[in-house]
Amino acid sequence: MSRAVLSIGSNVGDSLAHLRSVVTALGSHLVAASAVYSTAPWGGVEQQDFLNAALLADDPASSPREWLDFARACEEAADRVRVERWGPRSLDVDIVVCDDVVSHDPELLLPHPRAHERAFVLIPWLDVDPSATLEADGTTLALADWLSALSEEERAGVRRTDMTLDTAEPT
Ligand SMILES: Nc1ncnc2c1ncn2[C@@H]1O[C@H](COP(=O)(O)OP(=O)(O)OP(=O)(O)O)[C@@H](O)[C@H]1O
Ligand SMILES: Nc1nc2c(c(=O)[nH]1)N=C(CO)CN2
Repeated sequence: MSRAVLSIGSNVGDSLAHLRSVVTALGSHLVAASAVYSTAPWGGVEQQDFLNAALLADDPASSPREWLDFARACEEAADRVRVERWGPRSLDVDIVVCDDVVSHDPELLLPHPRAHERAFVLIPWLDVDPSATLEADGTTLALADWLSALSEEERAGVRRTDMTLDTAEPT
């Protein structure tokens, strides 16, 4: 079995449609989708707020590498252009974790090395897997504990919206 947590984000174009395109591409491999969050930009680049969400996906046939290929294909389908690190993008799909795989390959670092620093990853992830733990810098903590380690400002920058990733709903 290969179960992955995907963090998806967008702040260019029709962001909700970009996030929903990943749900559509996953099809029956989607196990759970978080709420959609409006999030203050993380990383120091001045830009528009993002929409972010997390997806739990399952595909017995997919290796971690294949999840990365899937992520890139989704980004390309959304016409993503890489301009600036941590800058604006139509669609970002990150593999946060894949089973218990640990990877030091720079092409695919697992768990994602910055997940524990990002309220926009941790809060949606809690929606789809409340009992998950995450290892970072040699420490394993529950997601809620990683979240408590972030500043109040970081947490408050992630606001739940009424939007849904349900592709049957109108946008
Ligand atoms: N767990 C991972 N999920 C997605 N991409 C990864 C992962 N680990 C390493 N990468 C690599 O990171 C590279 C840069 O990805 P990307 O342009 O999405 O970075 P970014 O979104 O600007 O920053 P960040 O990686 O901090 O989210 C990709 O080419 C990809 O191969
Ligand atoms: N709030 C938020 N900030 C970001 C995001 C994102 O998805 N959400 N993605 C980034 C690129 O890695 C950089 N900054």
